[in-house]
Amino acid sequence: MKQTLDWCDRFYLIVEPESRRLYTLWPTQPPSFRDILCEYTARCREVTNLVLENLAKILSLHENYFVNMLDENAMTYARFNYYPHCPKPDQVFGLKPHSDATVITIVFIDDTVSGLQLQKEGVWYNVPIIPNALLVNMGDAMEIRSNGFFKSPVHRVVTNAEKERLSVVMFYSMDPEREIEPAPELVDEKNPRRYRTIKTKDYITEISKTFARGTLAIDTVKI
Ligand SMILES: O=C(O)CCC(=O)C(=O)O
Ligand SMILES: [Fe+2]
Repeated sequence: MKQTLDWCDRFYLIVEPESRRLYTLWPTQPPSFRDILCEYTARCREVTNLVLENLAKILSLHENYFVNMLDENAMTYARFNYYPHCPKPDQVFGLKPHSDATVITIVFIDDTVSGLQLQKEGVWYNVPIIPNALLVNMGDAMEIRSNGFFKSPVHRVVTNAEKERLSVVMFYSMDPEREIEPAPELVDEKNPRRYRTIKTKDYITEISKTFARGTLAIDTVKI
């Protein structure tokens, strides 16, 4: 299949569960990298749990309803995105339009160079630069679990002719063997089920296929 690659170098590490960390693959420079990433992982986990607890409350679900999607086999990936400056910014994306397969994603965006855009009702909006702010995005697993109440936003990164850009993204993903489906509590006659059941690992395969094709994985599970 013909596909246009993105103007981006990416590097990711599994950070949770802790037993899955392969420290031998972690960069040794700068020497503080390992401790900082471990601490960042622990802090982001607090943010994630807080956000998930409050999202459950909005839907009158038990506080741990969404937190429980991330059990002891759930995978958290830390992804480091590097977008070099690009001589032909009108011809290539830093990252093609997509939504994340995750339950939730926490993005630490570059505090000097913009590039991330979100799509709402067909219009693209720049995500503003707010130094030290974290961007919390819902992922497709949350859209499915909430039966469409929460939407996983389509987003992309545009390239920049002059400046390079960096981001660090924490992807909170379910146990690959677990199935995702709408919460039965959110399905009734007025709100029919909007997504079919799918195993997390099959959904992730779907994401890779649709990303290359330029379509959206979530559309393949809509009823
Ligand atoms: O670089 C960014 O700001 C966002 C990256 C992103 O959307 C992703 O890695 O899935
Ligand atoms: Fe993304």
